[in-house]
Amino acid sequence: MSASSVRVVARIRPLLKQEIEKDVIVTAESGTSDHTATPTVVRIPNPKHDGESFSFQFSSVYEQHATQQELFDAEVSPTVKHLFNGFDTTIFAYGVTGTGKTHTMRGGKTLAERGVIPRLLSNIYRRCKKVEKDTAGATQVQVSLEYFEIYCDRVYDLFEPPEKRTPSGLAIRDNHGKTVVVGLTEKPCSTLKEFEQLYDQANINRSTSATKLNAHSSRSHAILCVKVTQTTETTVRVSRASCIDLAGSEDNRRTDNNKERLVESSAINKSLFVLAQCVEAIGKKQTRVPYRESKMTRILSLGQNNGLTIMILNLAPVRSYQLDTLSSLNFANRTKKIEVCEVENDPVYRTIVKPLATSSLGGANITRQPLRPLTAAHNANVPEAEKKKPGEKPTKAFSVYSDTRKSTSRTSNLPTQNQGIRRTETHKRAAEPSNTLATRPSKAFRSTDNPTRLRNNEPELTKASIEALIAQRIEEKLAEKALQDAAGAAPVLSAELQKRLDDLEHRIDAKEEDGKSQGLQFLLMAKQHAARGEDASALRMYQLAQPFFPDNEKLEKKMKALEDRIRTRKEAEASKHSSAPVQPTVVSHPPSSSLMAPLRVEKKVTSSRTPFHEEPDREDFASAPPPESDHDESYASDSSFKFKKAARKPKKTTKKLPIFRDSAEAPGPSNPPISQAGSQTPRTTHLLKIINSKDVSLIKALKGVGIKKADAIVSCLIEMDDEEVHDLESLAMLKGVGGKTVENMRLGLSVYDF
Ligand SMILES: Nc1ncnc2c1ncn2[C@@H]1O[C@H](COP(=O)(O)OP(=O)(O)OP(=O)(O)O)[C@@H](O)[C@H]1O
Repeated sequence: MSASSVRVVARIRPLLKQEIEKDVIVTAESGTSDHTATPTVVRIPNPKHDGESFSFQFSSVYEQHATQQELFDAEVSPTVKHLFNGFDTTIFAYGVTGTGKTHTMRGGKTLAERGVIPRLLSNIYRRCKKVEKDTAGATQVQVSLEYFEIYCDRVYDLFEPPEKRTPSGLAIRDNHGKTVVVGLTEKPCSTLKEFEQLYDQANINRSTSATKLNAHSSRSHAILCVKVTQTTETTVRVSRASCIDLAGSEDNRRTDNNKERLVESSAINKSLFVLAQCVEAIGKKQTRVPYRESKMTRILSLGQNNGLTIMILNLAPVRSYQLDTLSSLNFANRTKKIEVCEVENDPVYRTIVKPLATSSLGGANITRQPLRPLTAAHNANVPEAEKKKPGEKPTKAFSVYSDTRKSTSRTSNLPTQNQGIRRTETHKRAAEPSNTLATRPSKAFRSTDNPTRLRNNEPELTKASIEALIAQRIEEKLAEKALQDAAGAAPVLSAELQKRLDDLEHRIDAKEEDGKSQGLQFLLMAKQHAARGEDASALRMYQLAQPFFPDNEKLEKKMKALEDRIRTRKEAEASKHSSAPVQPTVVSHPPSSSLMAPLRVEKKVTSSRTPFHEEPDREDFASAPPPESDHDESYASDSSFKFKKAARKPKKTTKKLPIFRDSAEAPGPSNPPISQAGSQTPRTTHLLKIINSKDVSLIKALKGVGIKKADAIVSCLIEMDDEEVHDLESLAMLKGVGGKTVENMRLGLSVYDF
């Protein structure tokens, strides 16, 4: 076993057609006085002071003209040997949307344009043949594939057509320290041709589903797992190469998103945020790394898995990406400090081999090593005395994966990365430095004596641009805050509480209590909200959990305590702000899905309890529900959602059904109000058809519906096991919709539309 950090390489993509005239601000440098040496430094101007620049040191930097082959030969090809020696490898592309992740991983159709994945497979098949030939057939090698995507924290098998998917996705589980996806299709695949067919088909599955949901493709993480099984007469050795095309981080600044949109996109990016948090936690040597908080981080298991990890940081060279590029660079800079334990997957003796029922990214028969933030390893600031002495042997395999600056050219005789992982001499990207400097990006004044350095492209900071930058910073902070809320990372939980939460999560994962697993999910969420002090949300989750645990006194007590606390707080607030009494309405019998907006349905109140309003806790949810007036209680009458009936007769005055009448169609015997079952107007039918299409682009085009609302609606529908919305009342009950929105949607439809 040896240890290495994550190897991080940066790739700057070329300018796209529409960017030819744009201001190029990201450049690569050798990082040494020898300007001809292979670049290892990315330089970018400081957005606040354009005269200054930041530089970031990586293992390698690939410039705009770098080819797919160069990148593959230098970075990925050497790992194939490693894979056949029983080690797992993980290669992932990280970057903002549009920076070239898919191009790098998947690539184009021509030979030259093929990306890392097809090239890797091609190499693997070549090596299979070699191994079989070298052993005169005594070792047989089988290759099989699993391919899945994580969309909205759900795992979907890409070898399954979208229509066969369960909306809730596949479960993931911890199995003896490995993260496994349960129920994935494993496709044996013995030739490159077969691979191409399978891979292309699976990518269609991915994009088909993405088209349906629009804009989701760039938000799903695609993971291809190549399992290599080497079988001899007595042993079986399994190792895996995992290739991950991460979703692009949202580009909030460049899209002029408003704050609401920022909050929403922040929630969408939760997994990337959790990834950043994990990286941060590992870097800070925290005992708790929140990798369990998103499926992507669980599967990626940075710092948890055993194997070689390569991160390709994709960057766009132009100014319009500047802030995103900086944040990607900062993320990558932290990632390279993560230390990974290299554990060889031991061969298993054939007599005890059992067929694997699950997939694993961790490799067979290995256990996770404890987290080890990089300390005195190659990436850290090693005291002079500890640095390599002359004549000392090169560091062991993988310690070569350092991201440190060296003062000499990469072609020097110093021990190199490539030697460490037994790269051949012919690799284009050679030596990695072995001495270290601080790993923080260095802030330097932009050299003025370098005539090639984009002098003409440096715009002056105007008052307007400074203001824009400030606004961007505020938005960034807001997004950060929202992400923190969404990821629930802020509070420090006690070890005991954390353990209980983890236990609960385990029980859910393992589906130990089949029918109760949904209830347990609600309980878990309730506890998480409660731990963060979000009482209203915690109460709502407990209420959702209650039907699964009838007559559970402990649960009732918890709810009562929360109700009391919320009521007291509200009373205190009410008396502070006005003399008006608190309205006597109590929430009860929550909707069957937490995605439904809170309903104002009343409940019988025991004399000991003072009723209270349930209000959405704005801190708790990325998208705040609409105002109360948008949720008329009459909507609760819809039978397509499993609400319990209100104990009290609905107030006649609160019925607002006429708002759903088409203005062009006066109600009458031939055109009854749309609220009557089975008598929908063409307008309503058309509206519902659009909604049930789950096509974000169509829904977004409805009057009063932005991308945020459209996304929320589609997410709701997916969450509800693809249940259709049969009438306007049901539509109005979806989280974030409400009566007024429904009215707007309908009235915005022209007669020509249907
Ligand atoms: N190295 C490159 N050479 C040529 N074209 C490139 C390169 N990198 C990216 N591109 C082009 O840039 C565009 C965006 O690339 P790509 O779709 O791979 O980005 P992405 O990061 O995967 O985006 P998303 O996160 O939205 O999926 C594409 O048109 C792609 O062909």
